Amino acid sequence: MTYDYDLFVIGAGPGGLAAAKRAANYGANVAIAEANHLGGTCVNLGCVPKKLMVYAADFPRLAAAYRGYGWTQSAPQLDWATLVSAQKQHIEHIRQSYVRSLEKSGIEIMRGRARFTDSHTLEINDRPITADKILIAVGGKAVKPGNISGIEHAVTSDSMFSLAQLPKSLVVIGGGYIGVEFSSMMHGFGVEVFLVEREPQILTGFDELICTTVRDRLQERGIHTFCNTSVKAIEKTENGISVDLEGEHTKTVTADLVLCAIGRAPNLEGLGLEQIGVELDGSAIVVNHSSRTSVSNIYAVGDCTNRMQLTPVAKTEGKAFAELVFGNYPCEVDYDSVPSAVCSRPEVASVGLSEAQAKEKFGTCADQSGSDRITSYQSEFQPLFHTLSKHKSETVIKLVVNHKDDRVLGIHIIGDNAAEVLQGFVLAFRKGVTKKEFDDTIGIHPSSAEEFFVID
Ligand SMILES: Cc1cc2nc3c(=O)[nH]c(=O)nc-3n(C[C@H](O)[C@H](O)[C@H](O)COP(=O)(O)OP(=O)(O)OC[C@H]3O[C@@H](n4cnc5c(N)ncnc54)[C@H](O)[C@@H]3O)c2cc1C
Ligand SMILES: NC(=O)c1ccc[n+]([C@@H]2O[C@H](COP(=O)([O-])OP(=O)(O)OC[C@H]3O[C@@H](n4cnc5c(N)ncnc54)[C@H](O)[C@@H]3O)[C@@H](O)[C@H]2O)c1
Repeated sequence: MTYDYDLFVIGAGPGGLAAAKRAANYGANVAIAEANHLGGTCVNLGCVPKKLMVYAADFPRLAAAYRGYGWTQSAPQLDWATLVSAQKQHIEHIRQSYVRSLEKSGIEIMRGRARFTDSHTLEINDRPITADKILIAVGGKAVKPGNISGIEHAVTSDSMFSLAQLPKSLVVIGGGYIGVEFSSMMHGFGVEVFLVEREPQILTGFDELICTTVRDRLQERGIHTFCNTSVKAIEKTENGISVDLEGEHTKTVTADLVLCAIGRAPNLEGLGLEQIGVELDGSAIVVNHSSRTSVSNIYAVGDCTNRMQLTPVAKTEGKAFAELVFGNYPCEVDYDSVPSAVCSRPEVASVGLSEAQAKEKFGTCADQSGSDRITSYQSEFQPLFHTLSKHKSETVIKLVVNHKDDRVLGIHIIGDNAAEVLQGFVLAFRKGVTKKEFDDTIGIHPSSAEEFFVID
C-alpha cells in the first residue's frame, strides 16, 4: 500500500514541530497541518507572550529598586498598545522562522483543520490525504466550569494577550500556574487582583513551602488571595462584573474583568477519533510509553495526552516518537526529572519530589539509625541585589534528601531568576546527585546559587 506521506502531523505546536523535523531529518516524507498559527499555544497564546508580559510587568518594581542604588528618575509609564503590538511583532517573527525552517526540511505545511476519515486517511479543506503514520499533536484548550451561572462573562488566558486596554481590577478563578502567573503580572501592571482558589492552597502539587511562601508574598504585594473559596455566580452589572464567592471568603467582588484559569483539556473536538477507535481516558488520548495510541499506526504527543502539559515535555515526546519510528532508536522520556517554573513574583522553580511526596513514597518511619528517611534542608536569604534595592525579597531554597542513600529527591527555589538557577541543577538531579556532592562543590561568589552548596 502506498500513501501520500510517510508521516502526517496534526498540529504545529512544540510537539508536532519537533516530531516533524526529526522525522524529516531521517528522510521521511512529512506533512504538517495547522488549523491556526504555527507554533501552537506556546508561541501564540502561552509561554512566549506570557513571559514577555511578565518582563513588561517587572519594570515598576525595577524602577523602585534603582532608587536604592542612587538613580533618580520619575516612574515610567506603560503604553499598553505599544506593548501588545511589540509582542505581536515578535510572535509573527517566530512564526515566519518556523515556515522557513519547515520548508528547509522539506516538510509540507497545510493550513486548515484535519479530520480522520479512517486510520490512514485524513481530510483537510475537503481534500483527502493518506499517510502511513499519523501523529496527533493537537494540544489543549482552556476549560470553564459548567456549573457557574454567568461564566460566559469570564475570559480565558487566550484573551489576555490582546486586551484593548488594561482592566483596573481583575478576578482570577484558579490558583494554578496560569492563575498565579497572571495575578502576579497583572498586579505588576497596577491592576487590583482577586485570586480565587477552591483548594486550601494555591499551586497545589508543589512543595508546601512554595505554596505558603508564594501566597504570603502575593498577599504582601497587595494581591487578594482567597483559598478554600469557590465562585458561586457571575453577573454583569452597571459597575462591572460582580462575582459571588462562597466558602472561606463568602463575599461579592466586583471587577472589570474575570479570568478563568482552572485547567486545560485536550483539543479533540471534530478530529473524528470516535470513527477510528482511538481510546480515550476521560478527555485525553491514551498512549503507551512509545506515545502509540490504541490504533497501531497512530501516535499522540503533548497536551492532548494525559501526561504533563509543558512545552519541553511535548517537544521531547515529539522527538522521542520520531527517533523510535523513523530512526529506529528507542528513547524514553524521563518524566521524573521534568523541571517546571512559575513566572510569578516571586518566581518558582522546582524539580523532583516535594517533601510530602518524598515522605509518601519512601516512608516517614525511622530507619535502624533512628533517623527519618527524608531530610529537608532549607535556607532563606536576602540576595545581594535587594540589600540596596530595599525590596523585601528573600530567596528561599530547599533540598529534599533521602537519608538512606543521601540522594537528592527534590530541589525547590523561590526567588529572583529561580528558573535560570535551577536549570543547571536539573542535570545533576537526573544523574542522581547526592547531598554530599552538593556540599563538596565550590560555588560562584557572590551569587544566589552558591547558597545550595552551603545549605544545612
Ligand atoms: C497561558 C499559558 C502559559 C503557558 N506557559 C508555559 C510555560 O511558561 N512553560 C511551559 O513549559 N509551558 C507553558 N504552557 C503550556 C504549553 O503552552 C503547552 O504545554 C504546549 O504548547 C503544548 O504543546 P503541544 O504541541 O502539545 O500543543 P499546542 O502548543 O497546543 O499546539 C497544538 C496545535 O494544534 C493545532 N490544532 C488543533 N487541532 C487541530 C486540527 N484538527 N488540525 C490542525 N491543527 C490543529 C492548534 O491550532 C495548535 O496550534 C503555557 C500554556 C498557557 C495556556
Ligand atoms: N509556567 C509554566 O510552565 C506554565 C504556565 C501556564 C500553564 N502551564 C501548563 O498549563 C496547564 C494549565 O494551567 P492552569 O493554571 O489552567 O491549570 P492548573 O491545573 O495548573 O491549575 C488550575 C487551578 O484551578 C483550581 N480550580 C479548579 N476549579 C476551580 C474552581 N471552580 N474554582 C476555583 N479554583 C478552581 C485548581 O484547584 C487548580 O489549583 C498547567 O497545568 C501547566 O501544565 C504551565
